[in-house]
Amino acid sequence: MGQMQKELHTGIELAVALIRQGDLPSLFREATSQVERLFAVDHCWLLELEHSGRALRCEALAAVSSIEATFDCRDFSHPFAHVLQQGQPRELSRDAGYRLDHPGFQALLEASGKADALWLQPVCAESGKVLGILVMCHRTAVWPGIVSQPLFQGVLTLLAFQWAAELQRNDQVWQRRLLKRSLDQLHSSEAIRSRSEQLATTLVGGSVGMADLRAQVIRAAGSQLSVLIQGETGCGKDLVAKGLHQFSNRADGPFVVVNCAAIPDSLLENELFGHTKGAFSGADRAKQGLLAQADGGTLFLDEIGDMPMSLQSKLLRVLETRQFRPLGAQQEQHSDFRLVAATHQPLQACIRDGGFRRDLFYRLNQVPLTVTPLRERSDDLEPLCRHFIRQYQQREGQGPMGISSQALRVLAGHPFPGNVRELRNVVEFACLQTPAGDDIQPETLWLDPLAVVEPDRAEAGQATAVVVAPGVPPTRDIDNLREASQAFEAAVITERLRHYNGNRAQAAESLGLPKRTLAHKCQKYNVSEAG
Ligand SMILES: Nc1ncnc2c1ncn2[C@@H]1O[C@H](COP(=O)(O)OP(=O)(O)OP(=O)(O)O)[C@@H](O)[C@H]1O
Repeated sequence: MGQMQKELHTGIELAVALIRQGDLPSLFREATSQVERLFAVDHCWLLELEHSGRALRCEALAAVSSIEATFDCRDFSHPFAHVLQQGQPRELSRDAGYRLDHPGFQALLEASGKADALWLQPVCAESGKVLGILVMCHRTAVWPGIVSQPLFQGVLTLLAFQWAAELQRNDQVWQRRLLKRSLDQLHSSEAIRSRSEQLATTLVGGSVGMADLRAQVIRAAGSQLSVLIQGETGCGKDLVAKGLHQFSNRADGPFVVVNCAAIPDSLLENELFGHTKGAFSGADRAKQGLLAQADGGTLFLDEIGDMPMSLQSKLLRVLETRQFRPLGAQQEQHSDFRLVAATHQPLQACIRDGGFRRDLFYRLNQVPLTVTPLRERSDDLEPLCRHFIRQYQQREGQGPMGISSQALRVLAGHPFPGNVRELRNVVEFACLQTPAGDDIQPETLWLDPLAVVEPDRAEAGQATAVVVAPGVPPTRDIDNLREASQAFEAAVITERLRHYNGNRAQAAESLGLPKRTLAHKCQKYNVSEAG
């Protein structure tokens, strides 16, 4: 066999041997023994960068030494931290006085037969991600003759390729296990029921839809999957996100909220990723980003639909690896957070318009949760009103006792475009106007008259909800004409008194009523001068 043929044969043999290995430990064993044999090196080690990115670990060293063979990447008393930081190979020799005081490094030298010369070679995946370090030890410095050989470069490339593929396989297995664990947890229905009851004290509502949503929140909280909450503004998405955190096994960890719409695009990246000291002019201190702050807890990205495209791709990468690099940093950091995102925007439409990444949507939407608008769950109105009245009483020390059925009817006729937030404001304003111990009455309900007719429905040909005055149930919902007429009268009188600044004489005249009749009606409907 000629020399070239021999080399080719060796290369192929080597490649086949590396490809055959079915897991990382055997791949490392095969690669290090091949390097020792092919390049006549005394000893070769592989140090693996842990998933967290915080430490390098050498299993082969741990097996032959009593020492914990882990090297902290931030500890610069061993040379591996420098290699990781610079991303370049490094040569060391005993003469050049390499540091001997790190116990793990000492153990490695000891186990290498007190080598005089070392070559530290970072091993990187195709993506540039550092996987670990190949360490070659020898009596003398023979490195230029080795590392310049195409065969050495070939071994490195193949090793990195197999290594990265194995990590990816492990990640997929891990994801499948995670999914299975999450699904197993779904089955403990009793636990779900009692937790749902607890959640009902904050996520209030008596409708079937709300009970169903609470159960979904509890189930989702038991998994590590990403959750996307969709729903109109003010309908309770924030409360759902808090529930997901509170009932998860991360409840003791941080709950970090980022409102993507409230932070200018130019600052959002810095807020999320943080920066090192001196990363840009004016960065006189390092700043920890919100991704890092969420480590061990939940990251809630509110209004995710407003995130700029450039940041969406960076976020996608973080979600895939849980690794990120603060601005100006040499090394990636790891953060173990659970992601919850929310939006009031129809993301599917944003994807069609090119404003939102489809791949990110699928990453976020592992568990989709939808909060329906308040107008579609009228059974929630009464419990919500009583909840807000209770909150008012607790805060102010006094307040109304409850809410009359007439007032509830009035509320049922309002479409609440601002959803529960609008209802809370209406009830709180009514509390202020109602004497302590009384029930809230219709005339204290300050509803937005612009929202009275439901234009969307009207345009869609479903105009069954005609509301004749603020505070009066829509015609569709009237089942007691006398009560509806009284509510109408009360609404007209309230409005007219407001118009004449509480002057009953003028109001009565404008309505063609004797003053005494108006006074009587005001008393009957509990309408005050203030209107
Ligand atoms: N089911 C509910 N029970 C009790 N309070 C609720 C409920 N839903 C909403 N609220 C209250 O209504 C207000 C608005 O809710 P929240 O902030 O969760 O809505 P949102 O959907 O996140 O709004 P936005 O889209 O504006 O971010 C808050 O005061 C919240 O406490």
